[in-house]
Amino acid sequence: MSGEDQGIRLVGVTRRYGGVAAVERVDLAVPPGRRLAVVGPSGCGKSTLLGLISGLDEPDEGVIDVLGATGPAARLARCALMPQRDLLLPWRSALANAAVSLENRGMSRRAARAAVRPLFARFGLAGAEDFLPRQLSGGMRQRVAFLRTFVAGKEVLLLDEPFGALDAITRAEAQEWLRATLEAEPRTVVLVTHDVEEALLLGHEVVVLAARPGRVAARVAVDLPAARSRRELLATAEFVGLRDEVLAALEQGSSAPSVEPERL
Ligand SMILES: Nc1ncnc2c1ncn2[C@@H]1O[C@H](COP(=O)(O)OP(=O)(O)OP(=O)(O)O)[C@@H](O)[C@H]1O
Repeated sequence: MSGEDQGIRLVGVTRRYGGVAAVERVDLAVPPGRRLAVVGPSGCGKSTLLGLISGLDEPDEGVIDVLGATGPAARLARCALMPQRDLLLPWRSALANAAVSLENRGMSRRAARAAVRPLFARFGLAGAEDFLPRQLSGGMRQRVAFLRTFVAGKEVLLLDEPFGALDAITRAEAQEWLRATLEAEPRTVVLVTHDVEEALLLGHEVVVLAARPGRVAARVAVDLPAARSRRELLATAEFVGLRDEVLAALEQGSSAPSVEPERL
């Protein structure tokens, strides 16, 4: 169970905190360049899963393989994690914040900023290079945080509710933009979200977790028609059908038995 061509694989992954399972016997697979969205009620273990994949945490049972790496340090080397809060450094400009991950990779401060600067326009941030985080809108802050994650040069992006703090309109714009960015330059992505529409718009597959312990309650493949706009897409019969399917799985998640782990 290893190899560069395998993307991310979790087999029988259990993580307990003080004897209580946060996630239990979870099997997941994300092929290279594909996007998996994970939805589930609060406390079902979504952030725990990202910590485990990233190598910041280790499972009590099971195997995690990230592009052929199973050890925690090697997994960490392949993953860029964008946490729930943007964690921008308040004393650094937007440009300097976005450049942090390049500096962490050993690039000089000057070279890192020069490398990131041309990306500001593409990330909808032209003109905001010298702003401090407190001078940025919520949507802009998330773009800077995503840019910082994106330029880390890692194949795997782990996004923990990247747009959770945004209002509905800003959030819709951010989703559209992220989708276009990842279509143009694909990465292997695991996205955690509470928002079913976001999961369907951004994921090639949606996994629904049931709570206590976090287990896979449903897997939904996302195959949507090409639509001219987001509004049109949301109104298609295919989208409405998939949304119903995910919402039903979420509702049943706390009462119905979980899907038995599959052999991957
Ligand atoms: N470091 C820890 N020590 C003890 N318990 C923990 C720790 N991290 C998570 N847990 C517990 O594990 C469970 C899953 O937590 P986790 O944060 O992964 O859920 P989540 O689905 O991401 O929640 P939310 O949607 O609210 O962010 C919770 O019951 C939580 O209290």
